[in-house]
Amino acid sequence: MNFISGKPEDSISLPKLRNTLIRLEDTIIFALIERAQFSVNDNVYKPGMYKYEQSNGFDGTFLEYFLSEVEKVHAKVRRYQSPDEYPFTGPLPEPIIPPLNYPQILKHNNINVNDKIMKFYLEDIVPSLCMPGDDQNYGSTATRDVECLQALSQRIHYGKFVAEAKFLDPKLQPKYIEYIKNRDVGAIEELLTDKLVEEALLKRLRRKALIYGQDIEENLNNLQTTKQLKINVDIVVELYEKCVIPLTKEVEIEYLLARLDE
Ligand SMILES: C=C(O[C@@H]1C=C(C(=O)O)C=C[C@H]1O)C(=O)O
Repeated sequence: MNFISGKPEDSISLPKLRNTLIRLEDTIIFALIERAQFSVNDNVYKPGMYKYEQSNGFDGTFLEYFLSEVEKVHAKVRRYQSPDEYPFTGPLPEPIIPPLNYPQILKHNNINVNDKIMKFYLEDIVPSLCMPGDDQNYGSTATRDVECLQALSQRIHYGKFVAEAKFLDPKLQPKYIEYIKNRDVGAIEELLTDKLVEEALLKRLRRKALIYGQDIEENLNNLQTTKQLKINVDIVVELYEKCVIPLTKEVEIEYLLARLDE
């Protein structure tokens, strides 16, 4: 979302935020399709596999190495000053361009669930999304991984804005304040959950994955599409059911629990 050009009060409307989440579905599906063309490539995820890293005293995995290098350069162009961008690695260098003046929409917080996103991505997504084995495309694999992880992270941390918008609803605010003061996580979760929005999302996601995963015939008279999909549709839906929606809600709850702090 462009936080700078709009008025601050516009940036926090729930319909507008939901549109951003819908747009990010496309980003996530296309990133997964890109990753799915390569094998699992376990070597990318094994610590200490690479001479270059070892000679620099780095004993993490190839993905960790690549991600930390990418995040360093992105930090320099002030990516992580944007209120919807959260890094996986650190410490990171200061930006080399002056800071932007972002409107202060969110209450100050240090919520970052990227460790959980990484764990789910490596343990559940990659093994089910990609063909088993090793095709040696380690650079391409890590590049695609970083794109998937960044898109997921942005989507999930949008929960902060969604929570703020929900909290600002004058009809609901007294209830939120009561539940926050009582530290009643269950009641907060119930109040912020919108089952209809979640159901509509999962249906839309299935259709999108089905359509985006097809090759479209060039011949305009032949509207037939290929049967062989580039991505397993069930995996995309499961990713949202088991990871994206629950973690977004976790971010929302964490944010609200700290909403009344000084
Ligand atoms: C993000 C929202 O909050 C909750 C989480 C949702 C999600 O992660 O997609 C959907 C509906 C809500 O239960 C929302 O209301 O849009």
